[in-house]
Amino acid sequence: MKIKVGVLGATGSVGQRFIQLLANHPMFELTALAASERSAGKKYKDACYWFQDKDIPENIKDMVVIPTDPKHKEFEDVDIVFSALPADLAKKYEPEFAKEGKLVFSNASAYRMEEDVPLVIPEVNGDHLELIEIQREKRGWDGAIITNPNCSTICAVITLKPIMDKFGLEAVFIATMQAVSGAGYNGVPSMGILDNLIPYIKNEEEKMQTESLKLLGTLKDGKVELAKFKLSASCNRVAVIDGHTESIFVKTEDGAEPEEIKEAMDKFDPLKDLNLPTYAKPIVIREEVDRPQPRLDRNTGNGMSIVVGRIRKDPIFDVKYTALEHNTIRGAAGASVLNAEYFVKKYL
Ligand SMILES: NC(=O)C1=CN([C@@H]2O[C@H](COP(=O)(O)OP(=O)(O)OC[C@H]3O[C@@H](n4cnc5c(N)ncnc54)[C@H](OP(=O)(O)O)[C@@H]3O)[C@@H](O)[C@H]2O)C=CC1
Ligand SMILES: N[C@@H](CC(=O)OP(=O)(O)O)C(=O)O
Repeated sequence: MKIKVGVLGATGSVGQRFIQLLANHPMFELTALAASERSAGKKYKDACYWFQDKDIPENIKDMVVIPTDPKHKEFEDVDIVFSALPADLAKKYEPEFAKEGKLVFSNASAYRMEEDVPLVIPEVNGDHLELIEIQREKRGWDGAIITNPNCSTICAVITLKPIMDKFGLEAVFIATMQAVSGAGYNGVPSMGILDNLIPYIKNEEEKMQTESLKLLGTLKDGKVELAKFKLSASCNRVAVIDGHTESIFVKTEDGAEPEEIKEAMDKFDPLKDLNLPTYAKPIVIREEVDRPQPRLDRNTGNGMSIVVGRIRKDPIFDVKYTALEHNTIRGAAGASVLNAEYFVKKYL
């Protein structure tokens, strides 16, 4: 039998990606779509300005949007909610759902860095899900909040994990070129971004610099010991619709060569035997001199693979490369859905 699930913030940029991933999911049945009071009571197709290149799934378009209220009758038999709420609203609503016994798989940044909240990429630190028990005990909840990282952080950390495991990490520098969909539909005005680049994304560098160390840290005695390498990020918004690109510079403890790093990344496929529906090979390597590119490569692995190219020697660090991620799939909704699939397979 499928597990009943709901989406909070179902009409937004990330909410629409959740709809696409969950409408016909083999493990989950999408039965509750919640948004603001402005949308509640309307059919999804009327409440939502749908801007994906495939139409709203047939089985979803006439569903009626409900308010974001964990006591609403449509949430009664829902076990998992996926949250695509803006962070300030996530701060208020996610605990209310956890208190009602729901497992909240959240995209929002509100709780990511709290000590008892798992911040998870299943291929990197699935074991951190064990924090759920500590969270429930501490907060007295029957449910729990499980978060996935910031989109730019996910892209970098997936590529850093196989390097860290094999060669150790000493220092990392990342320059991002982030798509406009990362800021939501109304996020960046077209007059601001066309023919332009904006060298600032509020709080993004701080999130990359803190979340990465938690993700690559070690769970010991119920606490995450942060990873110890140095990381610096510089974040930019570019005129691309979907697909964050990152230039990543890495100094390893062992002085690894580009060919060794390429081999470690290519072999990295830790969950392939779990048969998770949303899983794809985490890193796909392109050999062409001018790849990855957002328009050509963002849908690799149904938007779930990080595409890496231009792995080469660096005169200051050891190695540098370019990585690309579909920011609203692997970097957002797909990350939450994969977390939930992994949790169900490993723990339920
Ligand atoms: N876009 C991205 O690439 C990424 C986004 N995220 C995070 O995901 C979250 C969602 O982002 P995004 O989809 O871009 O945001 P959007 O602005 O596109 O969507 C916001 C959603 O929240 C709902 N909402 C707004 N106000 C309320 C309210 N008062 N009560 C209940 N629901 C409300 C909206 O419903 P309504 O239509 O009714 O107003 C809408 O469904 C954010 O926390 C963001 O930081 C994370 C990673 C990447
Ligand atoms: N800040 C990211 C998207 C985002 O919303 O990130 P976070 O989930 O950390 O708030 C971007 O603009 O591309």
